[in-house]
Amino acid sequence: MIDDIVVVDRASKSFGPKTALSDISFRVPPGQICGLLGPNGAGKTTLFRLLMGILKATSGTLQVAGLDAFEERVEVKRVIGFLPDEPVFYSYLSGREVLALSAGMHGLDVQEAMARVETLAQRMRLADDLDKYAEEYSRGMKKKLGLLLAMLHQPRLLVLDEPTNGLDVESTRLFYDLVNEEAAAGTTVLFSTHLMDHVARLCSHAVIVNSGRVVEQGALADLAERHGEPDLEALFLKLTSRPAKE
Ligand SMILES: Nc1ncnc2c1ncn2[C@@H]1O[C@H](COP(=O)(O)OP(=O)(O)OP(=O)(O)O)[C@@H](O)[C@H]1O
Repeated sequence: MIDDIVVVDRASKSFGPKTALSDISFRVPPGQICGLLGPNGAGKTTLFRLLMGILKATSGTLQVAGLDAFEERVEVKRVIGFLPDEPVFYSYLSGREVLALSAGMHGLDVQEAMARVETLAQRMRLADDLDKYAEEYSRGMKKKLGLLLAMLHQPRLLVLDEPTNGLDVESTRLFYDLVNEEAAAGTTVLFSTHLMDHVARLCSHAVIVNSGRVVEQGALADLAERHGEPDLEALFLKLTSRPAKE
């Protein structure tokens, strides 16, 4: 359908002789929380970088809100809020300055955006640290700042690469509350994780990738059952396990 927020159609990406993604297709409709699952090296980060227009597909197409992810990458960045797996910040800026700079770059009313983000920072227990240099943040604090940056311009699509990696138990809970609220308000969420129980808790749909290919996708409610497996973890292991090399 034309109004799906994410439309990936037969996309492949190679780095020299290495094929990272091979002929993958899937769609994410508006308001859906979709989990992208796959073992290490499956191609999840590569897919996110293609969606952000950081990389160009070797073949096939990726569209975000009807825009070509690579050709229209400037416009695409207005639609997507992206949280990388390892967010990196300017060493000489505080968390607050990082956010204000980004608000300016997005052409937002900086005061208004900062007031909105302050509320989010308080919820994520980062407000007291916003005046410290972002480079001195712990891994979890960097992830929280990255999340605030991703949400700053109120994007239609949140693309989150292992968002709870490094978050403590309380922050993880707060993060999921936030994502649920965003989705209820119409934001589409595509996120990768290795935590099957989190997928089961948060997502309605999942796409499973293995060795650069989509091996299964669909509504969580019937994915495992379709394969005669008791739960998502059992299905994931069945679809992605590789025999150990001698
Ligand atoms: N710039 C690059 N040059 C060469 N190979 C790359 C490059 N980026 C990724 N790859 C390869 O592409 C494959 C997919 O990597 P990718 O980072 O997308 O996996 P991932 O699913 O995000 O893994 P993880 O769960 O470990 O983060 C891997 O084999 C990786 O080595």
